[in-house]
Amino acid sequence: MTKLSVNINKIATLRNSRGGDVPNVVQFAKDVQRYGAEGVTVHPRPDERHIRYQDVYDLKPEIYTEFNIEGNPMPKFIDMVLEVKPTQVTLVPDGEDAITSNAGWDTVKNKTFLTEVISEFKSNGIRTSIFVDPYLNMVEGAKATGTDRIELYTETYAQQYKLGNKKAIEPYMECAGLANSLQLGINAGHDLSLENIKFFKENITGLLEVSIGHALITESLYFGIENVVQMYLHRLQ
Ligand SMILES: CC(=O)[C@@H](O)[C@H](O)COP(=O)(O)O
Ligand SMILES: NCC(=O)COP(=O)(O)O
Repeated sequence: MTKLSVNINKIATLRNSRGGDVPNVVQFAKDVQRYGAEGVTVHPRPDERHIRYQDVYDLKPEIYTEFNIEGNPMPKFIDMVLEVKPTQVTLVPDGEDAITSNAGWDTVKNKTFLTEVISEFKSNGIRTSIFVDPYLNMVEGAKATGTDRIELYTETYAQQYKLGNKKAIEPYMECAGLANSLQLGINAGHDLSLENIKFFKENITGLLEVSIGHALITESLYFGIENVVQMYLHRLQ
């Protein structure tokens, strides 16, 4: 079964644009869970351009599905995650000025650092995931860090799918096969959408979770959030 985790960064973007508390991030998280989402994802960035650290604390008591916090494991981020203790932490190597996530970890070069960080989160009962490009050596490197899961970075798949190139799924299939053989859990995310999610799900064996935000929120402007959550759940069956 593949769980749908709704990334609510964009709700915070909309809220911050007017300086008030509308839309309310916590209420939105409660609503998407009620509509059937099996998790809520947030990515508090160092500049707090959308999700703020306070949002993470406010959300924690209201999330009864799975709470996934994504981010670059800088000291402030690590301290917050250890305090909040979400279901899962997803380590993403974003630069502070990145407009969005744009690369996975070099799990080989960063093995020592990632191993230490993974160990600290796991010893605090937090499931760990590492954001990786669909490269076999990066999956192998992730396994060596002791992480529970990887998150396959799906931007390239999404871009190529839009161009009609379905062969773009192949590296992801190969990485999934390797991850399954290594007993490494498989998550996926970035630019997944109603258009491309079904083909991805059908071809990735052992896909445990997809975290989707930008497209899902955009699609909800046209179809409504409750309908869109249900549309994703149907495609993920
Ligand atoms: C890691 C990833 O691909 C996304 O979860 C990322 O959180 C999107 O960040 P923005 O919402 O800031 O674009
Ligand atoms: N980890 C991916 C995520 O949480 C959402 O990415 P996107 O759907 O906003 O591109």
